[in-house]
Amino acid sequence: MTPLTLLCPQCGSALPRQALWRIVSCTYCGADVTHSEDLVRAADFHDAYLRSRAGDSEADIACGGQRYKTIAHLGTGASATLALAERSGAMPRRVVLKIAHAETQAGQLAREKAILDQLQADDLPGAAYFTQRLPQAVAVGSSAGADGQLREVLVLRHPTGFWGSLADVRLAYGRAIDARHAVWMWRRVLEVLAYAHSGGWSHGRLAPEHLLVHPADHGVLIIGWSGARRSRHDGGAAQGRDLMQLAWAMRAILADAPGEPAISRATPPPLARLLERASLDPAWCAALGAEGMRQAVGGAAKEAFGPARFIDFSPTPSN
Ligand SMILES: Nc1ncnc2c1ncn2[C@@H]1O[C@H](COP(=O)(O)OP(=O)(O)OP(=O)(O)O)[C@@H](O)[C@H]1O
Repeated sequence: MTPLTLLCPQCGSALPRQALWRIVSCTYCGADVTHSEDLVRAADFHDAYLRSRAGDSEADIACGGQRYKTIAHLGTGASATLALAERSGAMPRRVVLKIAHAETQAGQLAREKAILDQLQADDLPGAAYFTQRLPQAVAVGSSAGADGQLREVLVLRHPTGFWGSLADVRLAYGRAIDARHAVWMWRRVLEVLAYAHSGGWSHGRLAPEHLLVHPADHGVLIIGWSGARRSRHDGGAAQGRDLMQLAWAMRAILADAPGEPAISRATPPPLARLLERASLDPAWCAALGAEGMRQAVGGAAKEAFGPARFIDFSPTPSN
């Protein structure tokens, strides 16, 4: 063993051996010294901890051992209210809080988290890419609402850049959206669906309310997975129904009047024919599959508009 003498870096006098693992005061110059790089004074640690928790008093929701301050209302659905929130503490982080309505069945959000966790854990081809394009749950728990009543809360990672749902887009437009935009929206959803379907999943509720749009990236995020099922033995019927529901969602944003998904005359015939068949023939949808449908949409779009090109999309058109 090599003998080791610890010297005070300030005055050069010998230090006790304990300086290897704790803070000692040099008996000659009074400096506080330690050899360890991990040690923090208890008082400094305590002060830093208090600083990191300074935002807790403003936080209104507690879940999974963390506290969150709601920042903005994002939307209201059949079973919950959605809010943008920030985690309080030393490392703030934007999240989406899904807060169950009082009458929502207990455990619904816990089920949604379990499904999202399974989707994230699936190790299918393309998982590294597609798991980033599916909602990610952080925690589930319950927290007292403004009325003092306990509500189930699901914390989700905040997917940046998403403007709102396709239902919100249709409302903001006040008329049918340009079919060229419907094409990329339809194809984006089909890409993610092809991945989820390959794992045996079906979403079951592909309404415009469950499709969030990212205008800048031409992206679409599928939300509302609480009704999703994994079935491998029904010959793809559930997946075919997903494709049919999606076609109706596209009809809704291409309809001239809200709530009446009659295909607008402005929709080019190749797309209108595809929409018609996809929304009425579940067996054909199941046989084609999401990838086959994606190619069919691409083919119809090429016939209608020529080669694909990027066109800026604004969810709130000025005219
Ligand atoms: N990350 C988000 N960013 C912006 N808006 C969102 C986000 N998540 C949800 N919303 C809005 O909130 C609405 C309701 O969300 P969601 O469909 O998850 O709730 P729900 O219908 O109560 O739940 P579920 O579909 O599980 O029954 C959506 O239609 C959308 O307008």
